[in-house]
Amino acid sequence: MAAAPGAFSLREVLAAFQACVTEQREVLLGPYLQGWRGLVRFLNGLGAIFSFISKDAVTKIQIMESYCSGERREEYRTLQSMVSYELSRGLVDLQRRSSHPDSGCRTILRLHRALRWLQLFLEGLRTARQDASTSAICTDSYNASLAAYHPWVVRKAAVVAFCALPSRDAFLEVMNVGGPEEAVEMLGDALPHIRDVYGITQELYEQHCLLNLP
Ligand SMILES: CCCCCCCC/C=C\CCCCCCCC(=O)N[C@@H](COP(=O)(O)O)[C@H](O)/C=C/CCCCCCCCCCCCC
Repeated sequence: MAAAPGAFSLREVLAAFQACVTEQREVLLGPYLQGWRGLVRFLNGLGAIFSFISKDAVTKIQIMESYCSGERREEYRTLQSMVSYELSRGLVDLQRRSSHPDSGCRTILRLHRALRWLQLFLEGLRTARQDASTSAICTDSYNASLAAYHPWVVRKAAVVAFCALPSRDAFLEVMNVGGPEEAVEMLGDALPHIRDVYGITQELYEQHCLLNLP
């Protein structure tokens, strides 16, 4: 059954990430950003304490959406075409943020790092015991991924916000795919697609030495 308009649906997020990878193993930016939009909708439903996180995610999604709908939208159809276009035109700040502070390459890198957090978090959620603490799963996933790129103040604010997360079952319930068992099953279906998108991006960025963009 389709979710109510505006409501989060894991199914839709899954469909977006599933639609990202083409037969040629390219990553389509349209569905990628659509997946992130869906996740932000979910985050907004968790309360105002998460708004500093969703604002940052929205800023990055909007930067990318403006490229994807702008004059050079053909160059921003896939991650691969974006990387090759921006690098060949010198549109990426490689050493420090200066003339191209919001390149597509650096903006996607921030979302890409967050996708690793999401992968770890969903894996944790799927395999944890019923009475496990969502906040602990989220903190562990964050510490093993994004935290390394954030200053102290952001790390502290993030960990405080995680304490407001609902229990695992309540969390699975708001995914809007039925009961906790169905949500767990759907997470099992979703994860390979998220892993795939992450893996392709990681490899592309490694090849072009883009993993540490300022
Ligand atoms: C299937 C449903 C269950 C999972 C639903 C999860 C929903 C998560 C939605 C969005 C995730 C937020 C993505 C945040 C992107 C952060 C990008 C970033 O690292 N930005 C920092 C660096 O940017 P620049 O300064 O270099 O431009 C920026 O400093 C960050 C600021 C905000 C704090 C980011 C904390 C990230 C915590 C991620 C965990 C989200 C917790 C959600 C709890 C379910």
